[in-house]
Amino acid sequence: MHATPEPTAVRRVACIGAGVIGGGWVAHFLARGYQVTAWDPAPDFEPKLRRLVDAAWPALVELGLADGADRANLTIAATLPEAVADAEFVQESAPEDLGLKQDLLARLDAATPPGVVISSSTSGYGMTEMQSGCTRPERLVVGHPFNPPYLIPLVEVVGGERTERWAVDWASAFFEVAGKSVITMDREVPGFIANRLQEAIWREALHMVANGEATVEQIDSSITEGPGLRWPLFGPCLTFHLAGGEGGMAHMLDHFGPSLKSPWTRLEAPELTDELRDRMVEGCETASDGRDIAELVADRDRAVIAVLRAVEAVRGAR
Ligand SMILES: NC(=O)C1=CN([C@@H]2O[C@H](COP(=O)(O)OP(=O)(O)OC[C@H]3O[C@@H](n4cnc5c(N)ncnc54)[C@H](O)[C@@H]3O)[C@@H](O)[C@H]2O)C=CC1
Ligand SMILES: C[N+](C)(C)CC(=O)CC(=O)[O-]
Repeated sequence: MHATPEPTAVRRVACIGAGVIGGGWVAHFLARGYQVTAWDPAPDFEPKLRRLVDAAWPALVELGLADGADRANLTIAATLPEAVADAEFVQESAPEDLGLKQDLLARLDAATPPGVVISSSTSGYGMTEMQSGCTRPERLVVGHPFNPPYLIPLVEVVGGERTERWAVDWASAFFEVAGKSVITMDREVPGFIANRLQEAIWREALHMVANGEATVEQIDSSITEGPGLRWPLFGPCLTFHLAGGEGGMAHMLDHFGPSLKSPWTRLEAPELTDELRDRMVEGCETASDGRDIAELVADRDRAVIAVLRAVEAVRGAR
Protein backbone atom coordinates (compact mmCIF):
# COMPACT_ATOMS: atom_id res chain seq x y z
CA MET A 1 0.00 0.00 0.00
CA HIS A 2 1.13 3.55 -0.63
CA ALA A 3 0.58 6.55 1.64
CA THR A 4 -0.42 8.92 -1.13
CA PRO A 5 -2.16 12.16 -0.10
CA GLU A 6 -5.31 13.27 -1.89
CA PRO A 7 -4.29 15.68 -4.70
CA THR A 8 -6.32 18.42 -3.00
CA ALA A 9 -4.54 17.82 0.35
CA VAL A 10 -0.99 18.40 -0.92
CA ARG A 11 0.74 21.32 0.83
CA ARG A 12 4.48 20.58 0.42
CA VAL A 13 6.18 20.18 -2.95
CA ALA A 14 9.85 19.71 -3.75
CA CYS A 15 11.46 21.16 -6.88
CA ILE A 16 14.70 19.44 -7.86
CA GLY A 17 16.86 21.37 -10.29
CA ALA A 18 16.23 25.12 -10.16
CA GLY A 19 17.18 26.57 -13.55
CA VAL A 20 14.81 28.08 -16.11
CA ILE A 21 12.11 25.45 -15.66
CA GLY A 22 12.69 24.36 -12.05
CA GLY A 23 12.71 28.04 -11.04
CA GLY A 24 9.52 28.59 -13.05
CA TRP A 25 7.87 25.68 -11.24
CA VAL A 26 8.97 27.16 -7.88
CA ALA A 27 7.34 30.49 -8.80
CA HIS A 28 4.17 28.71 -9.93
CA PHE A 29 3.80 26.57 -6.80
CA LEU A 30 4.54 29.53 -4.49
CA ALA A 31 1.87 31.58 -6.28
CA ARG A 32 -0.61 28.75 -5.79
CA GLY A 33 0.03 28.81 -2.04
CA TYR A 34 2.25 25.72 -1.62
CA GLN A 35 5.21 25.30 0.72
CA VAL A 36 8.09 24.77 -1.72
CA THR A 37 11.49 23.22 -1.04
CA ALA A 38 14.12 23.62 -3.75
CA TRP A 39 17.43 21.86 -4.26
CA ASP A 40 20.04 22.20 -6.99
CA PRO A 41 23.70 21.08 -6.96
CA ALA A 42 24.96 24.42 -8.35
CA PRO A 43 26.65 26.37 -5.54
CA ASP A 44 25.14 29.71 -6.66
CA PHE A 45 21.62 28.48 -7.28
CA GLU A 46 19.83 30.23 -4.41
CA PRO A 47 20.37 33.88 -5.50
CA LYS A 48 19.59 32.97 -9.12
CA LEU A 49 16.40 31.21 -8.08
CA ARG A 50 15.29 34.12 -5.90
CA ARG A 51 15.95 36.53 -8.80
CA LEU A 52 13.81 34.38 -11.10
CA VAL A 53 10.96 34.20 -8.59
CA ASP A 54 11.15 37.96 -7.89
CA ALA A 55 11.05 38.72 -11.63
CA ALA A 56 8.00 36.47 -12.09
CA TRP A 57 6.10 37.71 -9.04
CA PRO A 58 4.53 40.91 -10.51
CA ALA A 59 2.97 38.85 -13.32
CA LEU A 60 1.71 36.33 -10.79
CA VAL A 61 0.24 39.09 -8.61
CA GLU A 62 -1.50 40.49 -11.69
CA LEU A 63 -2.96 37.07 -12.47
CA GLY A 64 -4.07 36.65 -8.84
CA LEU A 65 -2.32 34.79 -6.04
CA ALA A 66 -3.92 31.89 -4.17
CA ASP A 67 -4.76 32.30 -0.48
CA GLY A 68 -1.57 32.04 1.58
CA ALA A 69 0.73 32.55 -1.41
CA ASP A 70 4.00 34.04 -0.23
CA ARG A 71 7.60 34.02 -1.45
CA ALA A 72 8.58 33.36 2.18
CA ASN A 73 7.15 29.84 1.72
CA LEU A 74 10.31 28.91 -0.20
CA THR A 75 12.84 26.75 1.66
CA ILE A 76 16.30 26.07 0.28
CA ALA A 77 17.52 22.53 1.00
CA ALA A 78 21.20 21.73 1.48
CA THR A 79 20.92 18.17 0.15
CA LEU A 80 18.68 16.13 -2.12
CA PRO A 81 17.43 13.83 0.70
CA GLU A 82 16.60 16.88 2.84
CA ALA A 83 14.62 18.41 -0.07
CA VAL A 84 12.30 15.43 -0.49
CA ALA A 85 12.16 14.04 3.07
CA ASP A 86 8.64 15.31 3.77
CA ALA A 87 7.54 16.19 0.24
CA GLU A 88 4.04 15.24 -0.90
CA PHE A 89 4.94 15.76 -4.57
CA VAL A 90 8.31 16.04 -6.35
CA GLN A 91 9.00 17.81 -9.67
CA GLU A 92 12.40 17.10 -11.25
CA SER A 93 13.82 19.71 -13.65
CA ALA A 94 17.48 18.74 -14.14
CA PRO A 95 19.29 19.03 -17.50
CA GLU A 96 18.03 17.03 -20.50
CA ASP A 97 20.60 14.24 -20.30
CA LEU A 98 19.30 10.67 -20.15
CA GLY A 99 22.09 9.24 -17.95
CA LEU A 100 21.82 12.16 -15.53
CA LYS A 101 18.02 11.80 -15.33
CA GLN A 102 18.25 8.01 -14.78
CA ASP A 103 20.73 8.48 -11.97
CA LEU A 104 18.87 11.43 -10.40
CA LEU A 105 15.45 9.74 -10.54
CA ALA A 106 16.92 6.63 -8.89
CA ARG A 107 18.31 8.83 -6.08
CA LEU A 108 15.01 10.67 -5.74
CA ASP A 109 13.11 7.39 -5.69
CA ALA A 110 15.33 6.12 -2.87
CA ALA A 111 14.94 9.31 -0.78
CA THR A 112 11.25 10.19 -1.35
CA PRO A 113 8.59 8.67 0.93
CA PRO A 114 6.86 5.67 -0.72
CA GLY A 115 3.62 6.56 -2.47
CA VAL A 116 4.69 10.14 -3.21
CA VAL A 117 4.53 10.83 -6.93
CA ILE A 118 7.73 11.98 -8.67
CA SER A 119 7.30 13.87 -11.94
CA SER A 120 9.95 14.76 -14.53
CA SER A 121 9.96 17.94 -16.64
CA THR A 122 11.79 16.14 -19.46
CA SER A 123 11.14 17.62 -22.90
CA GLY A 124 11.12 14.32 -24.70
CA TYR A 125 12.48 11.20 -22.93
CA GLY A 126 10.06 8.41 -22.16
CA MET A 127 9.58 7.53 -18.50
CA THR A 128 10.23 3.88 -19.45
CA GLU A 129 13.87 4.71 -20.24
CA MET A 130 14.27 7.14 -17.31
CA GLN A 131 12.82 4.90 -14.56
CA SER A 132 15.18 1.97 -15.28
CA GLY A 133 17.16 2.38 -12.04
CA CYS A 134 14.20 2.96 -9.71
CA THR A 135 13.01 0.48 -7.10
CA ARG A 136 9.53 2.04 -6.93
CA PRO A 137 9.01 2.92 -10.60
CA GLU A 138 5.23 2.70 -10.21
CA ARG A 139 5.06 6.31 -8.90
CA LEU A 140 7.19 8.02 -11.59
CA VAL A 141 5.56 10.07 -14.34
CA VAL A 142 6.49 12.66 -16.93
CA GLY A 143 4.93 16.08 -16.25
CA HIS A 144 6.16 18.12 -19.20
CA PRO A 145 5.70 21.88 -18.72
CA PHE A 146 6.10 24.85 -21.06
CA ASN A 147 8.28 27.85 -20.50
CA PRO A 148 7.53 29.70 -18.29
CA PRO A 149 5.61 27.16 -16.18
CA TYR A 150 4.15 29.97 -14.06
CA LEU A 151 2.32 31.41 -17.11
CA ILE A 152 1.81 28.67 -19.70
CA PRO A 153 -0.93 26.36 -18.40
CA LEU A 154 -0.18 23.13 -20.28
CA VAL A 155 1.40 20.06 -18.66
CA GLU A 156 1.60 16.79 -20.60
CA VAL A 157 1.35 13.80 -18.25
CA VAL A 158 2.37 10.28 -19.25
CA GLY A 159 3.72 7.23 -17.45
CA GLY A 160 6.30 4.61 -18.43
CA GLU A 161 5.89 0.85 -18.79
CA ARG A 162 6.45 0.34 -15.05
CA THR A 163 4.35 3.34 -13.93
CA GLU A 164 1.01 2.32 -12.39
CA ARG A 165 -2.18 3.94 -13.65
CA TRP A 166 -3.01 5.45 -10.25
CA ALA A 167 0.17 7.58 -10.40
CA VAL A 168 -0.71 9.00 -13.84
CA ASP A 169 -4.25 9.79 -12.69
CA TRP A 170 -3.00 11.22 -9.41
CA ALA A 171 -0.46 13.50 -11.15
CA SER A 172 -3.08 14.73 -13.63
CA ALA A 173 -5.51 15.48 -10.80
CA PHE A 174 -2.80 17.20 -8.75
CA PHE A 175 -1.66 19.42 -11.63
CA GLU A 176 -5.30 20.45 -12.23
CA VAL A 177 -5.69 21.35 -8.54
CA ALA A 178 -2.41 23.28 -8.82
CA GLY A 179 -3.88 25.40 -11.62
CA LYS A 180 -2.44 23.70 -14.69
CA SER A 181 -4.19 22.60 -17.87
CA VAL A 182 -3.45 18.89 -18.31
CA ILE A 183 -3.25 16.55 -21.27
CA THR A 184 -3.02 12.97 -19.99
CA MET A 185 -1.47 10.67 -22.59
CA ASP A 186 -2.18 6.93 -22.70
CA ARG A 187 0.84 6.16 -24.89
CA GLU A 188 4.50 7.13 -24.59
CA VAL A 189 5.75 8.93 -27.68
CA PRO A 190 9.13 10.74 -27.79
CA GLY A 191 8.59 14.49 -27.44
CA PHE A 192 4.96 13.92 -26.32
CA ILE A 193 2.40 15.94 -28.35
CA ALA A 194 3.32 19.62 -28.28
CA ASN A 195 7.06 19.20 -28.77
CA ARG A 196 6.52 16.90 -31.75
CA LEU A 197 4.44 19.69 -33.31
CA GLN A 198 6.90 22.42 -32.29
CA GLU A 199 9.87 20.39 -33.51
CA ALA A 200 8.30 19.94 -36.96
CA ILE A 201 8.27 23.72 -37.32
CA TRP A 202 11.61 24.17 -35.58
CA ARG A 203 13.51 21.64 -37.71
CA GLU A 204 12.01 23.06 -40.90
CA ALA A 205 13.05 26.55 -39.74
CA LEU A 206 16.63 25.33 -39.20
CA HIS A 207 16.65 23.69 -42.65
CA MET A 208 15.47 26.93 -44.24
CA VAL A 209 18.11 29.03 -42.47
CA ALA A 210 20.84 26.47 -43.24
CA ASN A 211 19.86 26.48 -46.93
CA GLY A 212 19.52 30.26 -47.16
CA GLU A 213 15.82 29.84 -48.00
CA ALA A 214 14.63 32.23 -45.26
CA THR A 215 16.14 34.46 -42.61
CA VAL A 216 15.53 34.21 -38.87
CA GLU A 217 13.47 37.39 -39.08
CA GLN A 218 11.33 36.10 -41.97
CA ILE A 219 10.68 32.84 -40.13
CA ASP A 220 9.54 34.59 -36.96
CA SER A 221 7.37 37.09 -38.86
CA SER A 222 5.78 34.27 -40.85
CA ILE A 223 4.36 32.97 -37.57
CA THR A 224 3.72 36.16 -35.57
CA GLU A 225 2.02 37.92 -38.51
CA GLY A 226 0.40 34.74 -39.82
CA PRO A 227 -0.73 31.40 -38.38
CA GLY A 228 0.33 32.27 -34.82
CA LEU A 229 -2.49 34.81 -34.61
CA ARG A 230 -5.08 32.06 -35.10
CA TRP A 231 -3.65 29.51 -32.69
CA PRO A 232 -4.56 31.03 -29.28
CA LEU A 233 -8.20 29.98 -29.78
CA PHE A 234 -8.06 27.11 -32.30
CA GLY A 235 -5.20 24.68 -32.80
CA PRO A 236 -4.04 23.53 -36.24
CA CYS A 237 -6.98 21.13 -36.74
CA LEU A 238 -9.90 23.53 -36.16
CA THR A 239 -7.94 26.26 -37.96
CA PHE A 240 -7.77 24.09 -41.09
CA HIS A 241 -11.41 22.97 -40.55
CA LEU A 242 -12.22 26.61 -41.40
CA ALA A 243 -9.91 26.50 -44.43
CA GLY A 244 -12.55 24.22 -45.99
CA GLY A 245 -15.23 26.94 -45.91
CA GLU A 246 -18.74 25.59 -45.43
CA GLY A 247 -17.44 22.11 -46.27
CA GLY A 248 -15.12 22.16 -43.26
CA MET A 249 -12.37 19.57 -42.79
CA ALA A 250 -13.90 17.16 -45.33
CA HIS A 251 -13.63 19.71 -48.12
CA MET A 252 -10.25 20.92 -46.87
CA LEU A 253 -8.82 17.39 -47.15
CA ASP A 254 -10.42 16.70 -50.52
CA HIS A 255 -9.16 20.03 -51.86
CA PHE A 256 -5.66 20.09 -50.35
CA GLY A 257 -5.04 16.34 -49.85
CA PRO A 258 -2.95 16.14 -53.04
CA SER A 259 -0.66 18.89 -51.65
CA LEU A 260 0.52 16.33 -49.08
CA LYS A 261 2.61 14.89 -51.94
CA SER A 262 4.15 18.30 -52.74
CA PRO A 263 7.58 19.14 -51.31
CA TRP A 264 6.22 21.78 -48.91
CA THR A 265 8.15 20.27 -45.99
CA ARG A 266 11.02 17.81 -45.41
CA LEU A 267 8.65 15.83 -43.13
CA GLU A 268 6.99 12.98 -44.99
CA ALA A 269 3.17 13.02 -44.88
CA PRO A 270 1.19 9.91 -43.92
CA GLU A 271 -1.02 8.31 -46.57
CA LEU A 272 -4.36 10.12 -46.55
CA THR A 273 -6.48 6.98 -46.20
CA ASP A 274 -10.27 7.03 -45.86
CA GLU A 275 -9.78 6.10 -42.21
CA LEU A 276 -7.48 9.07 -41.52
CA ARG A 277 -9.85 11.40 -43.41
CA ASP A 278 -12.80 10.17 -41.31
CA ARG A 279 -10.83 10.53 -38.08
CA MET A 280 -9.95 14.15 -38.89
CA VAL A 281 -13.50 15.03 -39.93
CA GLU A 282 -15.05 13.38 -36.86
CA GLY A 283 -12.40 14.93 -34.59
CA CYS A 284 -13.24 18.40 -35.89
CA GLU A 285 -16.95 17.76 -35.35
CA THR A 286 -16.25 16.82 -31.73
CA ALA A 287 -13.90 19.77 -31.20
CA SER A 288 -16.51 22.14 -32.68
CA ASP A 289 -18.68 21.34 -29.66
CA GLY A 290 -21.99 21.94 -31.42
CA ARG A 291 -20.92 25.11 -33.26
CA ASP A 292 -21.50 25.29 -36.99
CA ILE A 293 -18.93 26.79 -39.38
CA ALA A 294 -20.44 30.30 -39.18
CA GLU A 295 -20.22 30.26 -35.38
CA LEU A 296 -16.65 29.00 -35.46
CA VAL A 297 -15.70 31.74 -37.93
CA ALA A 298 -17.24 34.37 -35.62
CA ASP A 299 -15.33 32.97 -32.62
CA ARG A 300 -12.07 32.89 -34.59
CA ASP A 301 -12.52 36.45 -35.79
CA ARG A 302 -13.21 37.74 -32.27
CA ALA A 303 -10.12 35.95 -30.98
CA VAL A 304 -7.84 37.20 -33.77
CA ILE A 305 -8.99 40.80 -33.15
CA ALA A 306 -8.33 40.39 -29.40
CA VAL A 307 -4.86 38.95 -30.07
CA LEU A 308 -4.01 41.67 -32.61
CA ARG A 309 -5.00 44.34 -30.08
CA ALA A 310 -3.04 42.68 -27.27
CA VAL A 311 0.08 42.42 -29.43
CA GLU A 312 -0.29 46.03 -30.58
CA ALA A 313 -0.56 47.15 -26.93
CA VAL A 314 2.68 45.35 -26.03
CA ARG A 315 4.49 46.70 -29.13
CA GLY A 316 3.20 50.21 -28.40
CA ALA A 317 4.47 50.05 -24.81
CA ARG A 318 8.06 49.23 -25.85
N1 LIG B 1 14.02 25.40 -21.13
C1 LIG B 1 12.81 25.08 -21.59
O1 LIG B 1 12.19 25.84 -22.36
C2 LIG B 1 12.16 23.81 -21.17
C3 LIG B 1 12.86 22.79 -20.55
N2 LIG B 1 12.22 21.65 -20.14
C4 LIG B 1 12.95 20.58 -19.47
O2 LIG B 1 13.21 20.98 -18.13
C5 LIG B 1 14.42 20.39 -17.67
C6 LIG B 1 15.34 21.48 -17.17
O3 LIG B 1 15.66 22.33 -18.24
P1 LIG B 1 16.10 23.86 -18.00
O4 LIG B 1 15.47 24.38 -16.77
O5 LIG B 1 15.87 24.55 -19.28
O6 LIG B 1 17.65 23.70 -17.75
P2 LIG B 1 18.64 24.70 -16.96
O7 LIG B 1 19.99 24.43 -17.49
O8 LIG B 1 18.12 26.09 -16.99
O9 LIG B 1 18.52 24.19 -15.47
C7 LIG B 1 18.94 22.94 -15.07
C8 LIG B 1 19.29 23.01 -13.60
O10 LIG B 1 19.56 21.68 -13.16
C9 LIG B 1 20.67 21.76 -12.28
N3 LIG B 1 21.32 20.44 -12.23
C10 LIG B 1 22.46 20.03 -12.85
N4 LIG B 1 22.71 18.75 -12.52
C11 LIG B 1 21.71 18.36 -11.67
C12 LIG B 1 21.44 17.18 -10.95
N5 LIG B 1 22.21 16.11 -11.07
N6 LIG B 1 20.37 17.15 -10.14
C13 LIG B 1 19.54 18.22 -10.03
N7 LIG B 1 19.76 19.37 -10.67
C14 LIG B 1 20.83 19.44 -11.48
C15 LIG B 1 21.54 22.85 -12.84
O11 LIG B 1 22.43 23.36 -11.82
C16 LIG B 1 20.52 23.86 -13.29
O12 LIG B 1 20.21 24.81 -12.29
C17 LIG B 1 14.96 19.59 -18.85
O13 LIG B 1 14.56 18.26 -18.73
C18 LIG B 1 14.30 20.26 -20.04
O14 LIG B 1 14.19 19.41 -21.16
C19 LIG B 1 10.86 21.47 -20.30
C20 LIG B 1 10.12 22.45 -20.89
C21 LIG B 1 10.70 23.67 -21.42
C1 LIG C 1 13.00 23.92 -26.29
N1 LIG C 1 12.25 22.86 -25.55
C2 LIG C 1 12.28 21.66 -26.37
C3 LIG C 1 12.98 22.62 -24.30
C4 LIG C 1 10.89 23.38 -25.34
C5 LIG C 1 9.97 22.57 -24.52
O1 LIG C 1 10.20 21.44 -24.11
C6 LIG C 1 8.62 23.13 -24.23
C7 LIG C 1 8.44 24.61 -24.40
O2 LIG C 1 8.50 25.34 -23.45
O3 LIG C 1 8.22 25.03 -25.55
